[in-house]
Amino acid sequence: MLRSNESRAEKVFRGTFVHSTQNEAVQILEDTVLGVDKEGKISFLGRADEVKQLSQTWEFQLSDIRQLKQGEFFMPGMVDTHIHAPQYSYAGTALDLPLLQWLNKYTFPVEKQYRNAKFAEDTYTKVVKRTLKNGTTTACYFATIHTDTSLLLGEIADRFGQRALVGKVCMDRNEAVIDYKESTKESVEETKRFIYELLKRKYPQVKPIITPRFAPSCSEELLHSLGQIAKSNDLHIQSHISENREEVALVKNMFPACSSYTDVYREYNLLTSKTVMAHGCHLTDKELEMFKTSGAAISHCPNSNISLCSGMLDVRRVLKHNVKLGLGTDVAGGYSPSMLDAIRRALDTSKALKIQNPGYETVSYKEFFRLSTLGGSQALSLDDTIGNFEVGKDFDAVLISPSVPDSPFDVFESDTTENILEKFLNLGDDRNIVEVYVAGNRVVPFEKSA
Ligand SMILES: Nc1nc2[nH]cnc2c(=O)[nH]1
Ligand SMILES: [Zn+2]
Repeated sequence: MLRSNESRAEKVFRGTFVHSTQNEAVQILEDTVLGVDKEGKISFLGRADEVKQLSQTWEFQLSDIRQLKQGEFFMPGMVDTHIHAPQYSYAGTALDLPLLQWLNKYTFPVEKQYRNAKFAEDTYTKVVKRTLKNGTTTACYFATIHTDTSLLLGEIADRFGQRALVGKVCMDRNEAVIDYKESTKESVEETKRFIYELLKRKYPQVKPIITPRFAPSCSEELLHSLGQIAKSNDLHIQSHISENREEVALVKNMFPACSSYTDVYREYNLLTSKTVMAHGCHLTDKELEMFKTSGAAISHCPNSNISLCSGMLDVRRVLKHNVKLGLGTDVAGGYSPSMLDAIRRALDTSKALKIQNPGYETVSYKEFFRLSTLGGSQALSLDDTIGNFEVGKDFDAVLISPSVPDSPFDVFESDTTENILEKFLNLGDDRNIVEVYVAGNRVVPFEKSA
């Protein structure tokens, strides 16, 4: 029987695929054939000894199959669940202060400048290209309070083919840098305009996310309005929570009627199954239970937690509470835009917790591989679309080659695929990331004109 064009595979790859499932942190599929349809979705995944049958079912020629080279493998694209696009201009500097002082001295004065479209275009182009080159197929971005350049960030992500949630930052309180804040009314109206304008552009992979900067930057009235906007439009929400102890004490002071930091967000309908909160280093068990009950997620940002001396998130404890969890770079509190760095710093943090408490059960590199891919997709409530190589999901993937001429690590004859994956995660970099795909489109290497 002839099948409709809909089922035809547009791209077919044969080789090794490495991904995570709910039951297996690392599943290695050797000599496997994967097809991608014209919508960019994975149409089939099969064993290579079934390839003839598959070629008939999915209407492709055996000569059209892209055969991966020895040692190469595909893994799912990485999901950066928390990154500040405007802060990329000073990533790698200004790490000598704790959070609240760091915000006042470095962050607000820089973010203020994003009213300027030229400045924004330059940084936003650089951060989108840098993260894509490093295998971030999905990024959950904070922009600034400026609506037009926040829209520009969405446009640039779309231009380069990155999947993104983009947030126009909301803040109507700022005592330190008084010209970097909005009035309550302006923040609410501009948020509505941002959502309307971004959705109107119908970018296939770029969507808005409601973004109160964090509780201390927002009045109760603003938090209330943002919760309502998110609810009536069924939108994603992002913010920061319990990053450092001074901030936790400040929130307790500013919101005395709420029983905890988490309770502030819950009170204003900002703790939902589409919420992702960055850090969470100092959350209590009771607060973690509120996350679990609401379906809200945590973005673990280990580089930032260490760089700003904020705290160490106990990932094992979060996982035991069954709270959704992803990894984030938190540029520029975190100095690296690479999710490989986030995996490494997360491993370091887990081991530091064991040094402090020898009975601690560390989190393995395989579990962090899962958190950087499938976990991130769950944290952003995008796991019906991305996160692994399940049939029906979009093909968001990175092709890893351990044997590029200038590879930062070496492979030996005795190395298994599992060894090569571990070496790549610990020692690899963007030189090993030879191709990047989002929704079936190859987005790295960049077009010559880009
Ligand atoms: N790391 C970090 N924490 C925050 N809390 C509020 N704003 C920020 C920010 O820009 N970076
Ligand atoms: Zn942040």
